[in-house]
Order: sequence, then C-alpha cells, then structure tokens
Amino acid sequence: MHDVPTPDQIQRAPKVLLHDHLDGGVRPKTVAELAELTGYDALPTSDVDGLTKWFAAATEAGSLEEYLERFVHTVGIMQTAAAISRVAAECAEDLAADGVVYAEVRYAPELSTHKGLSLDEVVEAILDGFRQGTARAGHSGHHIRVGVLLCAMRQESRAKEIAELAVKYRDHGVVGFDIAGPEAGFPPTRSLDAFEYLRRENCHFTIHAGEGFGLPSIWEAIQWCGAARLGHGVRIVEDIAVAEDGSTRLGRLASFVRDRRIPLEMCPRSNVHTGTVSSLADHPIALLRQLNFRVTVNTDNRLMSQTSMTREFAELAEHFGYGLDDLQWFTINAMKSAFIPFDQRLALIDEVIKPGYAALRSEFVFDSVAQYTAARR
Ligand SMILES: O=c1[nH]cnc2c1ncn2[C@@H]1O[C@H](CO)[C@@H](O)[C@H]1O
Ligand SMILES: [Zn+2]
Repeated sequence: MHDVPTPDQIQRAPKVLLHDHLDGGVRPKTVAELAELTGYDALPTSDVDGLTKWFAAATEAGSLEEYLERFVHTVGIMQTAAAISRVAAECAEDLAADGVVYAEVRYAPELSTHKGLSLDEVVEAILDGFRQGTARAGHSGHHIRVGVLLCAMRQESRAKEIAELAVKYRDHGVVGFDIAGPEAGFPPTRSLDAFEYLRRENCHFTIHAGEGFGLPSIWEAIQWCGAARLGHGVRIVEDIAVAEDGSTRLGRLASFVRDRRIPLEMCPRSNVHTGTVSSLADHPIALLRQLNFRVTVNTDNRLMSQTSMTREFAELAEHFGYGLDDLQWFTINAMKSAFIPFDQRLALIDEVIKPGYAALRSEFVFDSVAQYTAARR
C-alpha cells in the first residue's frame, strides 16, 4: 500500500500535458472582457458566473458533437491578434500555476480568420502570447515550457494548408500537427495528403482517434496516416477481450499500439462528458495502465470539462488508488512522448520531473519519522 498523495501535493507535483485545446481553456472573465473589447455580441450572457455555467453545460453533452457546440463563443472572441495573444498568455500562466512544467497546447488557426486575420497572423499571435505568458509565469516562480500544435478541422478541407503552416513555424514554437472536430464521418484518411506531406517533411503529428468513432479510426490514424500519438485513443479497449477470470487478450491492433509504445493522450473527464466512457470509475485508463500501454493523462478542455491536471490526477488517485509513483509514471510517459528534441525531453525528466517527485516522496519519509517518534513518546 503506498502513501496517498494530498491534493496539495498533486498540485505541486511536476506535470506534463500533451493534449489541451487553447479555445477549450479560456477564463470565463476573459471571454466576457474580450467580447466587450472586440464587439462580439453573441454571448448568451455577459455575466461571468452565467458564462461559467453555460460552458460547463458541456459536461452534460453526452456526445462529441454536442460537446463541440460549446466552442462557438471562445472561438467568437478569438478573432483579433491581441485577443488571441491574451488567451495564450493566460493559458501558460494558468497551466504553470497548476504545476504543469511542459505543455503542448493545440488550436485550429482557421477558426480565427473570420474577421480578416491571416493564418500566419493567427499563429504569430499564439506564439507571441505563449512567450509573454511563460515569461510572466517564470517571474512568479512557476516555470513552464509550452509548444504549439496546429490543428486542422476534420470536417473542413484545409489540412494540407495547415500542415504547411506547421512546417513553416516549426523552428518558432510549433512542435506538431493534429486534426480535431467531429470524428464520425470524417476519417483520418480524408486528410491523407496532409499526413503524407508531414512525413516527407519529418514533422511530428498526433491524430484525434478512438473518441467519437472506434477501431477503424485508430487503425487509419496509425497504419494509413502514420500518427506518432493518438488523441484519446480510448476506444482501443474495443480490441481487448477481458475474460470472467480477469485474464485479457489483445487483438492485433491493440497489440500493435502497445508494442510500438504509441502514446495514448487520455483525457478522462472529457471522455465522460462526450459520452465516450460512462463514468470515471469505468474509465479504461486503469486497464490500459495495468497492461502497460503508454498512457498519458490530459485535460482536453479545462473550461468545458471544468478540469485541470491537478483535478484529473486527483480523481484518478481517488478512483484507482494511484500514488505518487503512478503519477510520476504518467508524467514520464508524457514527457517521453513530447514532440521536442529527445535531449530536451531527457533534461526535463532528469532535472525537473524526477527530482520533483523525489522531493514529494521525502515528505512521506519525514511524516513517517514524525509518526514513529510520536508513537514512542
Ligand atoms: O475532444 C475533442 N475531440 C475533437 N475535437 C475537439 C475536442 N475538443 C476540442 N475539439 C475541437 O478542436 C478545436 C480546436 O481546438 C475546437 O474548436 C474544437 O472544435
Ligand atoms: Zn482534444
């Protein structure tokens, strides 16, 4: 039996986040203020509490399509360079305050061109915001590094163009590419030309797959498109048979994903909100962790799913009894799977993550010494 980490320890633990949407984590107050500043008049209410509740209704969505309807207003206020930079800066600050030391944050630049911004201007505004936000976080003692993933929306037809944008900005803070949006009816191969181009350019990419659709989507993402990671990937469990005695049998695709160490960017709370998984207690993350898949833990959309890395970890610890060793395992899995150069990943693992968890574990050592001494008195 290992020691149960407290919420405060989980918050202080170094955490790594690979799957977080920029337009899914805007502060409600910022939505209200930017609507006013940019003349966006379609908000359901300008009251911050009312807005918080409106976005949080996504937790009751029950399907990916309904969940995605909640993005209309965050995208609505992200139509000027200043607004986008502010959202990115605050994102870096909020993640850093939550104890995240490395994050890959994603956004679809094509969503921010409604008022005349070019795709380049959108990307530059995001990068500029992250530079400001990481600097401000550092000044307040919370160090974080942020990389950007550019998404193409899978129901549109701009994947190749966005892939070219990712390659253009890859030495300036963009670390990879993804496709997002409704999965059913929009298989990964619909954007095959973009993925083939990225592979020829030696550019990293992940694909949202196995969330709103099942195994065929995961199979296409890996075997046709060549995804290095899976966004969610949770429905890979449909290829794992669990017998009554608890023994398991992996199908060929599940074996491939596990044996190739393909990282699963799991987002437990979001999966419940989109109806992909019936409850946190039933989340396949426990089985996948036990079977030694390369599981990582992520937030997806902090605003719509009312979450943070601390909350995701705390709820997993509560449901599955995870201790600091498990949380460190998820964190190192994520860091190993990041899209930055390998030596930089190792430096973060050796210099930040391992020492951070060791320091937290030492608190249990001192606690047990104190308890022993008190008992002998
Ligand atoms: O869980 C998800 N699955 C698929 N698409 C998503 C998810 N969360 C957000 N987005 C979509 O990604 C866009 C760019 O950030 C968002 O506008 C939203 O439509
Ligand atoms: Zn996502």
